[in-house]
Amino acid sequence: MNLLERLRGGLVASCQPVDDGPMDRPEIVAAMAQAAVAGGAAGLRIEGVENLRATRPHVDVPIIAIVKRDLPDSPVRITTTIADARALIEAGADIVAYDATPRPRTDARDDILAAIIAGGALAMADCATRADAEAALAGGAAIVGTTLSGYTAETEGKGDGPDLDLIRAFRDLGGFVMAEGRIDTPELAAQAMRAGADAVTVGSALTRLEIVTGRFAHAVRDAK
Ligand SMILES: CC(=O)N[C@H](C=O)[C@@H](O)[C@H](O)[C@H](O)COP(=O)(O)O
Repeated sequence: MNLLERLRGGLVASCQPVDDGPMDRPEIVAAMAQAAVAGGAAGLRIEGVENLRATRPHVDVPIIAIVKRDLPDSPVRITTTIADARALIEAGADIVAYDATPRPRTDARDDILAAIIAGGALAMADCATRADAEAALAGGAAIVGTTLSGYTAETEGKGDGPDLDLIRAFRDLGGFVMAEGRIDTPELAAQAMRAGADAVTVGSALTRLEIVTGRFAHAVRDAK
């Protein structure tokens, strides 16, 4: 079965610990990934070459990989260079995701997309708008994700939950639709599927223990 068919109808667990927190270590990321697969994840999203190298030998589900970098003069963070895309493919990424918004970053968006495809991986476009997805699909991206909706100047203030309208807008474009971003409960994941997603990626609600704990801690504190 090809990679997209393996992901279709499934959950992707994004194993990205809180930056510089106690769980931000390759062996812990690899353990989270194996636990997620044991729980039924059809795929994984992994950040960083070291974390990918630590995880790849232990799982055989498709891995969507990214490198995040803080740039001095751009808010774009996700796979901002051709070199990062190539390093991820070399470390075993099946799919490389990149920031598909038109915002400037180190290397041009379309050159990063072309490098992913030339390297033999599938490309996942992390989009904020329908226009981002259209441009990505025209350039050969296999997957369009709603990942960046709510995280750009144009889309900020999108609310708490997932961008179901953007999922619906992607449905007719012809690519594989990944719902991603602020999907914090199984019910929201189901809603994203019903809105037309081919698969759903969940991160913080599964693998950022500080965030999940904080939600419970607040609820308990404010209960009475
Ligand atoms: C906007 C951005 O940088 N998103 C990142 C992309 O990799 C991650 O920080 C998110 O955790 C991931 O997209 C999953 O989303 P959520 O954690 O909401 O389930």
